[in-house]
Amino acid sequence: MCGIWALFGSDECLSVQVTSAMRIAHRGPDAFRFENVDGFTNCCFGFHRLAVVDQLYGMQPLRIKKFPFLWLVYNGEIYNHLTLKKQFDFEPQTAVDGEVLLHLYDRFGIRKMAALLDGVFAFILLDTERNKVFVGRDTYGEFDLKQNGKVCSVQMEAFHCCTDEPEHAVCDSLETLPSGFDEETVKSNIRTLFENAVRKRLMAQRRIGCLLSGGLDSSLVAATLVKLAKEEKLPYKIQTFSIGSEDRMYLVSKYIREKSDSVVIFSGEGADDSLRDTSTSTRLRLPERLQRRASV
Ligand SMILES: NC(=O)C[C@H](N)C(=O)O
Repeated sequence: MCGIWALFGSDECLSVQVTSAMRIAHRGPDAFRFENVDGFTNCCFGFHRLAVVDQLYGMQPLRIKKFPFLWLVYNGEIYNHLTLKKQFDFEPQTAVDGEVLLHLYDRFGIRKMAALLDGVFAFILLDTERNKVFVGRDTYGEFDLKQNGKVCSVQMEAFHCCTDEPEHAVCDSLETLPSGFDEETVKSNIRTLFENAVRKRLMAQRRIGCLLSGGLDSSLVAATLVKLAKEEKLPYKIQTFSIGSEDRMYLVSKYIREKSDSVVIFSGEGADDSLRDTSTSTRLRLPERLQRRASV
């Protein structure tokens, strides 16, 4: 989780505006930066970082030599960044996951860029060559963006909606269902999607832990996580966290922050909603939704 903030063309003094960016400081404990966009009046980015990938060179606004006209702030993880870099032969200048957005945008434009991303994310991308600002988020809006009409004049685009299959979905190869209901194929497809959903989240370079309520969702996530962590030879044991009390999430996150070194926390949160929402999802689409909801 990071805090991202941007200001485009406000008349209010920058030092006043920047104080509003400090309200999201809790989202990024590792570092923060404010940067003016040179040559543009009152155009500024603010960023609070929780470093998950490439701690050294992943600071934002992300800018690279090859595209000096692009400025990017984003929150989240792009699970398929390595696959995309390889697939399109990009030459990355950092190891941070979000750099792939800059290469994809330059090569394919904003719509295809967004459609190719597999992850949970929200981003603000400024193109000073074309004088354009793009604000976007992942298909399911895992990481939302808020706009304050006073300071932000850009429109948020829905790049693709839940009923469109994003282009990266082809990466998970599943058995096709024969006509009629084949329970074994359905079960094995769910297992594949579920395991892949957990596996791709292991890209975090910080210590991973897991919330464990003892219910079905979090137990499944924890069991799969422990199994895959062994397979991937993560150099530490997975810590799990449970608590019974009111306002549970707050207490758990405070405890984790103060008493443990786990930084990236898995949970089964959202699985119920995904499974119950059968009105908008077909039976085949369900595992894919479940997959995304096994969230970091
Ligand atoms: N943490 C984030 O939201 C951004 C990026 N994935 C990083 O590791 O810095």
